[in-house]
Amino acid sequence: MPDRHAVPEGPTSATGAAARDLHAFIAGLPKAELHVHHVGSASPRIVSELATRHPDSKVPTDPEALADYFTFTDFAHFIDVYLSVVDLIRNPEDVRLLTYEVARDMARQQVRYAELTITPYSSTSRGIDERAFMDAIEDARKAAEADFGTVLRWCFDIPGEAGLASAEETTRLATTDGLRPEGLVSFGLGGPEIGVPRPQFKPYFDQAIAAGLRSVPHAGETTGPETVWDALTELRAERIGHGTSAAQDPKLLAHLAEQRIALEVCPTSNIATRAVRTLDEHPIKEFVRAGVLVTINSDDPPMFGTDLNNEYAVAARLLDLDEQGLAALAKNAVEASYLDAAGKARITAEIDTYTSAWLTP
Ligand SMILES: Nc1ncnc2c1ncn2[C@@H]1O[C@H](CCC(=O)c2cccc(C(=O)O)c2)[C@@H](O)[C@H]1O
Ligand SMILES: [Zn+2]
Repeated sequence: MPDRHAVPEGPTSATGAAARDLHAFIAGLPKAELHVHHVGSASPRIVSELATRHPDSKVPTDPEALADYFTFTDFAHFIDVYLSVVDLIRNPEDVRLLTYEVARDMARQQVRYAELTITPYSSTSRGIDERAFMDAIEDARKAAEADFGTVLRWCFDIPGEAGLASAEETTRLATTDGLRPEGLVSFGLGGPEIGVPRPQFKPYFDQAIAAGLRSVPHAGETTGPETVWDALTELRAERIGHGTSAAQDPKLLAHLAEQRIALEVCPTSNIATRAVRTLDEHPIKEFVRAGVLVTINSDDPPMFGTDLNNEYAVAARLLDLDEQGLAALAKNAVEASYLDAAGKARITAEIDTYTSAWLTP
């Protein structure tokens, strides 16, 4: 499907036929995804439908024109475009449509389980009623599980650049009994890192953790390893969104490996936002070499011209993986997920059964 950042043939690529086989293997491989944004998952089909509903928006309705619109000069430009798509989500019906259709696109890629990062502040601050918002995502979650078999869970994230009022509001929405949605499992922090120090969010993470949520902030995407340390020590992160710059700090890598703190690696995203120059310079190899639990994710797939299957193909090329290696990556995501033990065992068994059947002559 995607071609803007499609995996290029590298020096370690197998022959064309073998590479095609690996793509077919990936397409059928049962997968879990831990780092993917709600609004950032809106495909051209979904964006076009929302833009047609709201014709005063500057977002193109033509799916072809969206490829250009989704080409970014830097991280700040990406956030501007991202917020213009946020502006298309204006009522609970838009929220439900987006959520259900994103699950449909996931199911087509054999995604069995996804933790979707939602920024509720962006919707409630634009006037969507908070209860109607929660009902819309929960209704879509249940319908998607029944109709597509994809299990969704939520991570509510603070949009860091929007300030402490947004942190306060996100924490309230995530921890208030009767409001907090059943599918909510974790608490995050997104947006730009430059000029948005992580420690200021400590009280909000403390409150969310006390309410039983897991801490999964973005860190080290656009700033250095000290931001990852801040996420660990101040926000008590249990997984790190991106963590790209951790590769610059061997002590940090050793700590992540020892504590089994997973990195949510999103290779194509890092190129699209210019956090990393080229795929060949991506530090994923250093993470694996250091023994860090690496998971593969798509972040904002249509905006970055990718999807989860393409990210697995990128990982296969960068790490020189065969089918067993890809299955191990898929199992890493299950292990690092906040699915219950029975759910983890079910998807892991499905990955094993699929892989042995594929490899049996
Ligand atoms: N790769 C990424 N890395 C980091 N974040 C990413 C990535 N992809 C998507 N996001 C999302 O972008 C949001 C940012 C939104 C934001 O900063 C903002 C600022 C001012 C006002 C408002 C508003 O809504 O009024 C919002 C984050 O919360 C996060 O969920
Ligand atoms: Zn992200």
